[in-house]
Amino acid sequence: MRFLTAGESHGPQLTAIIEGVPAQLPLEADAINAELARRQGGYGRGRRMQIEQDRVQILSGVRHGLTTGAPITFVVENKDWKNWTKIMGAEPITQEEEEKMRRRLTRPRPGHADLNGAIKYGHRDMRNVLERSSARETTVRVACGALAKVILKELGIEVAGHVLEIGGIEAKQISYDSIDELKIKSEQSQVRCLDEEASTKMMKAIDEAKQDGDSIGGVVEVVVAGVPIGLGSHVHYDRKLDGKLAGAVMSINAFKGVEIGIGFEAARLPGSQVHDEIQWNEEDGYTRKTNRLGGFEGGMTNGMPLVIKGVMKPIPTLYKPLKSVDIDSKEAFDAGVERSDSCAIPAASVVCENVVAWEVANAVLEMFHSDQLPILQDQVKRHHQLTKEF
Ligand SMILES: Cc1cc2nc3c(=O)[nH]c(=O)nc-3n(C[C@H](O)[C@H](O)[C@H](O)COP(=O)(O)O)c2cc1C
Ligand SMILES: C=C(O[C@@H]1CC(C(=O)O)=C[C@@H](OP(=O)(O)O)[C@H]1O)C(=O)O
Repeated sequence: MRFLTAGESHGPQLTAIIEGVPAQLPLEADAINAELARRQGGYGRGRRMQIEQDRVQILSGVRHGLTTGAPITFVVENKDWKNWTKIMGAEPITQEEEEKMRRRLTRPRPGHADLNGAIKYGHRDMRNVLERSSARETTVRVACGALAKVILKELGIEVAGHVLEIGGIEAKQISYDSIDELKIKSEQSQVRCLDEEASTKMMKAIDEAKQDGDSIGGVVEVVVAGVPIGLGSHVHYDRKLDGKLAGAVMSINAFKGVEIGIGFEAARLPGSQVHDEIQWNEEDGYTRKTNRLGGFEGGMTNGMPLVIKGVMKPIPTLYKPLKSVDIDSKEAFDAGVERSDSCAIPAASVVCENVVAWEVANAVLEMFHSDQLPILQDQVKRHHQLTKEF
């Protein structure tokens, strides 16, 4: 599968066109909307989320609730668009209005795409950069991930995520027996954290940062269960699934680090405490006694749950701005301030889940039949059986 997204943060809509989705897949807008609603939530989101109520329109590739195999089009309207038609250039604007709205952005925010994008594309108004670099784009990326989750669910593969850390406060009491429990428990916390005590502290830290005009970062974790053995491949660098996943997670706005399994901790431990011992029984086939390597060996899945962590830096727009330079006068100024989230880690955990789901679904469709769901389901089932007996 592949997809393209288009659309500005304050334009009329966001669009995704997805190609290569198997036919005969039951697909309803509700499944996509549920993920979109999750992405909008979480403690620390800004006022924009009170304006938007993201809903997908499925405009092609589905008839009578089933995919046809043709490209699928998703559209999500920006409710905020009606407030931005003049600034976005869709309606004439008077000189007076232009000055009042401070239409041209000339003071780049450190940590955002403003200055690099303006230099690269020759924009004297950095709004032309901001509009597309905004994480509003993750709305349709999540919609694509939600579609991937629908495919995975049909194959018995489940994806869930949660928050491990915000502003230096780490979740300590993390316990769940199944992926369903992980899903339920993370939804119970406003910061999607399984440790109740840490959740409270995290919310306090978000409030404090907001009061100080500052922002804080964090760590999210995504788990994928029910994965067939052998997704990805060891035979060529660009077929290694852990590599693809790392790239995909790193491409999420503001993500600065990725770990698979114990990740960086592996540098500090001896091999005997890093590698997972192999075992076999009739019911489960080959499994590992531990899962420190997060379900990957040789760029391929080993059948254990995939465990992927992502680090998100603090949001760059600061209400107490850092110093910057005005690109007109070249004088030192405070960076521009835009309406902003104060912390988007909980929302980013949902984005991360969906980005991971997309990569895993794609790896499944590369390995097995991808034209129609019933054959795909048969093949995956047979593969599970064969690997058990191998
Ligand atoms: C869900 C989500 C919401 C975000 N909200 C904001 C925001 O309100 N303000 C902001 O400055 N950055 C926000 N960001 C981060 C910026 O989009 C990001 O830092 C920017 O695109 C620059 O890219 P980079 O940080 O990856 O270099 C958000 C990121 C995510 C994932
Ligand atoms: C709109 C979304 O996130 C936005 C991401 C974002 C940024 O700079 O990345 C800036 C803010 O948008 P606005 O400038 O309209 O207040 C966020 O709310 C969204 O996630 O749907």
